[in-house]
Amino acid sequence: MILEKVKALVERRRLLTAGDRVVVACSGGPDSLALVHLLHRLQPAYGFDMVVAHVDHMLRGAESAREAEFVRAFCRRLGLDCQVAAIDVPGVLAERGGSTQEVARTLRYAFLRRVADSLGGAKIATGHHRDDQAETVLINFLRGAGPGGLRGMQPAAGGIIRPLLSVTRQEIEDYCAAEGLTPCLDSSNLHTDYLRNRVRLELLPLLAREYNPAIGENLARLAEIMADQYDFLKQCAADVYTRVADETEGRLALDSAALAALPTALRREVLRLAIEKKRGSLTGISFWHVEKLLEMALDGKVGSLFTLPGGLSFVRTYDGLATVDRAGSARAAVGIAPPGRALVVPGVTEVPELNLAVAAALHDEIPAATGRLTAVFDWQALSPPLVVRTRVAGDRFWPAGMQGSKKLKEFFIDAKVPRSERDRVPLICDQDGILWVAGYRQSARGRPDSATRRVLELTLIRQEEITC
Ligand SMILES: Nc1ncnc2c1ncn2[C@@H]1O[C@H](COP(=O)(O)OP(=O)(O)OP(=O)(O)O)[C@@H](O)[C@H]1O
Repeated sequence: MILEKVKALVERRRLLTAGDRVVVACSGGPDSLALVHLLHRLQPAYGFDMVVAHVDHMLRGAESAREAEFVRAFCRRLGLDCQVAAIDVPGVLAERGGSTQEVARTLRYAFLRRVADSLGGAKIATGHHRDDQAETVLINFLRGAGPGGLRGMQPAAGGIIRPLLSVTRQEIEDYCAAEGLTPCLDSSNLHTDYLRNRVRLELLPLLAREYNPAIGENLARLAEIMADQYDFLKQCAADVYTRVADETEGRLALDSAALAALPTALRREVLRLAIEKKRGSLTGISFWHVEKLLEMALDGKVGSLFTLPGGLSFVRTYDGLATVDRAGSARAAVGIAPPGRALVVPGVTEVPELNLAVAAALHDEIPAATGRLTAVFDWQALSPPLVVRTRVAGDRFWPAGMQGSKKLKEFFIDAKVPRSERDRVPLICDQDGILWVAGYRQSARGRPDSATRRVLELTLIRQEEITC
């Protein structure tokens, strides 16, 4: 029965195929003894190679050394290779501190990965079972996990396979008894932390006794359902990602309108994906961080800034969000980040960051054209205050004379503005966006026409002209 269950999971999740190499992690407890024994039985049918690996954490003196010897002898009887490492966990703890379980666990997995690597990228098999899964889901739930945490452990993830994940602790114990396997019982409890112990010994029995005897099964099923839904959502997020996000020159821009068009679950996942791509991982990113960014993308004030743990910052642009990474802030230091410097109208605003000044004058009629450094606007069609700033990722505008809006980056490319200059081009904006890429092109928006009664004339004055 247990063998059938293991086979079913192996096949359903394609855990093992012919030619695979597997490092079976064996503590000497019932779960891992059953795992070694069962995989050994499956080996001929599936055609994989297996090696057993055991870690003596040196935490219980002679007893743990005996355990290592026990695992060796067990493997010898089955004709299996066994690699044992004695790892000085107490020594590492004395030197670096930390929790015993965490340190033991990190060193244990490091050893298992070394063995797997030495076999040319073998899979690591562990003896996690259905009751471990139920505990994990419940613990994650208590800690406030979202769909990712409610998936519990995966049958196959990160180079680790868990062939016993659909088998209960009781079934494993029955199997050990039936096959005459005599586990070292201590080892199985060695790593159990305080919370897990309480969930195992108090909470789950209470829930089973007083609420639902099928709680373990239900939690394990929830994990499977959540895992499938999570995968689906991730796939959807990856599919729509390029509709929302645009990364160029190391800066990531997210488009608010495209984000708003998605269902909420997908908005969150797209944001998580963007953060993961930019930061390399989601460690330390909570539900709250994602919500905060989402709120900023949908309703935030232009120029507002939010920094995630680890230092990645997002600024609210006119169209959405843009990252301000280290390179970006270096650039912003030579330019002017949103919200920008307010223009005095009428009057002269000095802009020392760009070595220039902007002169603003109001007229009753359109003055004669005076060249590239001057632009005129219908003052009553604008949304003051006007500001001057430099570009951020995601900037768009509608160049006068063209059919529609365009990414500023593309405009710069088409207008052959050298890359080194782009962060120093003054952008004159009102609260609805860019009005003038000063010195290059005015926006189609805000231009005066025959109905205009008040005309704003802006003139760029280069620093040399101010000083001489
Ligand atoms: N000393 C050990 N040597 C080799 N493998 C081990 C050892 N201890 C545990 N394992 C492997 O890890 C599996 C899980 O063990 P356990 O539940 O005790 O670990 P844990 O500390 O909870 O950490 P995790 O569950 O993340 O592995 C076991 O079934 C076994 O495959």
